[in-house]
Amino acid sequence: MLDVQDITVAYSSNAEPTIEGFHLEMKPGEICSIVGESGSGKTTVIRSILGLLPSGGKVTKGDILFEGESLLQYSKKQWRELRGTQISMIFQDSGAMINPIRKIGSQYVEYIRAHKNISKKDAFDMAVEMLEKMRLPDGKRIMESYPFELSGGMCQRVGIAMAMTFQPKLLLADEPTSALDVTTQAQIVRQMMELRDDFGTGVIVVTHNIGVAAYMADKLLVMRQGKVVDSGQREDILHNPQSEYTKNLLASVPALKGERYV
Ligand SMILES: Nc1ncnc2c1ncn2[C@@H]1O[C@H](COP(=O)(O)OP(=O)(O)OP(=O)(O)O)[C@@H](O)[C@H]1O
Repeated sequence: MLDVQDITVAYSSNAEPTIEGFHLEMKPGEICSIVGESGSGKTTVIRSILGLLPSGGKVTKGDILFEGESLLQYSKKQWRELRGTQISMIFQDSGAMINPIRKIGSQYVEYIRAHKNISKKDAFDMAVEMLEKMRLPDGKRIMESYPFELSGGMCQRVGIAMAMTFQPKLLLADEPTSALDVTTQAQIVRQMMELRDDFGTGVIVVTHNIGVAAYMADKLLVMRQGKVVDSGQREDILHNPQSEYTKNLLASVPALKGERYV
């Protein structure tokens, strides 16, 4: 489904490339976590996949294939058609997607109609159906709510529902749980894991929390200073990390119930 082939990414304002030789292959429905400290380049990787690098940022080497096609050759129009339908993104807090002073319903309807030519009524029904598919109770009431009437966790779940509306093949999640308390984090993590079972969606989760990363992932990539220092199947990385950096990260995870939580 996704094949990121040894990309180098540079920002024109920096002398050195920000990412070098990043490689990732994902099959449909796979969950991949990218973990690393602040500034290691995690966000730059997922912005590259979505064609949303800030100005001055560019993939200078390698290629990104999605369903066999090079995304780097895509026109702006093709990117627009792809985003939200084939590849979606959710953010640290849904604030980036949801306007705090408009009802959820009008925003959700507008989002759907930006991608699909249907009436407001049909879009409303589609949104309610999606919220309920995502196991959010009382979709109609959520549609009638302002974001400030919902908890942070609920807003994030609505953000995930919106991103999943068109059942994308790939969901990119940038620190999706770090703005939430621990109990709500667990709910969001479970919800993202269910996407694979419910929709066959592949997920890339970017996080600085190796516990969350390892819990969710089939595949784990550890980044440091723009380079991948460990990558592979979760079990291999947990039991046989190659880099000192990953070994230290794993050693810092507290043991829970006699087992390592990760
Ligand atoms: N718009 C930009 N212009 C120039 N350099 C940038 C820009 N955005 C990011 N960078 C550089 O890329 C490096 C990696 O940033 P990035 O946001 O990808 O890291 P990250 O691992 O996601 O960090 P965080 O966890 O803090 O979000 C930064 O140290 C910064 O130097």
